[in-house]
Amino acid sequence: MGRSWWGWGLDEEAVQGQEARELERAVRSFLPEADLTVHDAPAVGSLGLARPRVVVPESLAHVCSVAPVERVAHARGKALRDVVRNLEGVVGPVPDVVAFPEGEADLERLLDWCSGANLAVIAYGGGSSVVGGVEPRVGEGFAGVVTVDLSRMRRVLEVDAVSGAASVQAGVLGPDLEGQLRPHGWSLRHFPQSFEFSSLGGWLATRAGGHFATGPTRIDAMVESLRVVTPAGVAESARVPSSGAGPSPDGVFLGSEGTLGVITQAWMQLRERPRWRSQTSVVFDRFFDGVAAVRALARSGLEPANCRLLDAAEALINAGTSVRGGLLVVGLESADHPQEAAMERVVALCADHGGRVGRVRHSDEAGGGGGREERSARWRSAFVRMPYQRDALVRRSVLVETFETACTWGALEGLHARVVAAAQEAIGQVCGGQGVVTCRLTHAYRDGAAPYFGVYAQGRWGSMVEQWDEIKARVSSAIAECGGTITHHHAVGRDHMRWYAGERPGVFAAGMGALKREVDPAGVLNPGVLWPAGAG
Ligand SMILES: Cc1cc2nc3c(=O)[nH]c(=O)nc-3n(C[C@H](O)[C@H](O)[C@H](O)COP(=O)(O)OP(=O)(O)OC[C@H]3O[C@@H](n4cnc5c(N)ncnc54)[C@H](O)[C@@H]3O)c2cc1C
Repeated sequence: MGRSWWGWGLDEEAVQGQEARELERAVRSFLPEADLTVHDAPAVGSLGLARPRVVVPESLAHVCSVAPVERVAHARGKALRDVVRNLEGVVGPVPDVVAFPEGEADLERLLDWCSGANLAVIAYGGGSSVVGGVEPRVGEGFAGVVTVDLSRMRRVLEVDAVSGAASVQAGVLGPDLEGQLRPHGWSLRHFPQSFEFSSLGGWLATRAGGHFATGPTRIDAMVESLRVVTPAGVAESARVPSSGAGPSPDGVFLGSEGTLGVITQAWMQLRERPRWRSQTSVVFDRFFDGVAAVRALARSGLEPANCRLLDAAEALINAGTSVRGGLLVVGLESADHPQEAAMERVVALCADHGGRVGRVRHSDEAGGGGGREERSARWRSAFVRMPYQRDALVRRSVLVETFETACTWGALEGLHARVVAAAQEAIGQVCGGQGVVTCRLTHAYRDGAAPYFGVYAQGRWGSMVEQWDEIKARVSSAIAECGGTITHHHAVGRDHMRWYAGERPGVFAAGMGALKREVDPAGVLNPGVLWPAGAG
């Protein structure tokens, strides 16, 4: 038992028993003819892995593994197409070596070895990439691939309680980080859905979006300074709360997805644990009335921590609630003051847009320890179970996957209509029409929002990757044509390269390419991500 090599999380947390039966019942309600035969993951020993193509130097042997289970477990991320290929026993590119550096000295030696021996290097945090970011599809030109797993670099090194910041090693996973900060009375309060099995370094390298639906939610907003080991040397930015000194060095490395260096440490701004919370839900007869209410909330200055608008299908599937247009879940939190007055304002704004507000709940966690409510709510919540349930559905040949974007408020209605139509048309063609497309707004800004779409469709075991790739290609093109970004928070990786290349300005791409050649002269860092494999 332990981490699943083929899917999300821990083997012992996999969906079974009553939860599995309920899931199957739910699927039958919208895919009545689905064949829900359960497919088991093959044993690693039966996969027939090729032998590693490289020999690890003796000086690095103590931090390197060539064990088959490590190599396959690090070969893919956690998207639908990763899980399906693992379950089918389809072996693709696999790292030759998985390295676990204990510190920067090991890392520097690893980068020297790989640069000198023409080995591609893939930085690996929690491996929760959903865009092929950790998959060694690096092209033909390399003698091998070394995946560098940062999990042994996982300590909070220093807490500056006066400034409210901490220096943290990049390999720490979410729960471990919060556990180390708790005795100091602080929290990073960055909770992506992948929180349990994703790392600080991964969040920084992909510019992850956290759970705050409004206000500063992207990890970028919480960074004071970064320390990055590159093949050309170490880059460490000045630790200041804000600076106007030229372009930001952190801006270059944030979102660099392992292509410019390995992020080893960061000074991160911390937050007090919230003490006062208020929450409610609001029902709308029309989805776009809910959209208008979210827009008003995003501009109100109230900065609700939670402000998720689910369309009717999403509300039914993921919240078990039947509504005509939309269900808005709103939550306010503060470490500083009660939220009753702010919630009254939320209620008024929602009512202005035709929302029917449900029961309002206020809570006061005296002492501000953040323990009770977080402990009870977080781990067993539907939000956290969702990836396990996704895997359970995939094992039963259900195509379950999400995609997301962000666009201006002005573009939202047109984009929504076009993307949903593109998804439904694709489902019609590749899944025989058996499927549902859902939408929720996950993040809202003064000028726009991040719509997050879900697809639940009838898959065909053996063809599910091709089915999904066809749907994904069509919706990605529709997003690009309607003024959306190819990703709001799932990163570029290898799978979004085609659309990312069209989105970034050519002059910017050329300038970044020059920087890449400077910091990674051998071109070994995550080839195929942000730049096509082989671009030098
Ligand atoms: C179920 C599920 C839910 C998700 N929910 C969210 C969400 O709410 N918000 C969100 O933003 N994303 C989400 N994601 C996507 C994913 O979790 C994020 O991209 C996350 O930031 C990746 O972190 P990681 O540590 O797992 O990185 P990995 O998957 O290990 O790596 C991702 C990329 O970052 C690079 N990288 C990793 N560590 C470093 C480092 N130290 N230095 C340099 N490069 C590095 C890798 O080479 C790779 O290109 C979700 C994914 C899943 C499967």
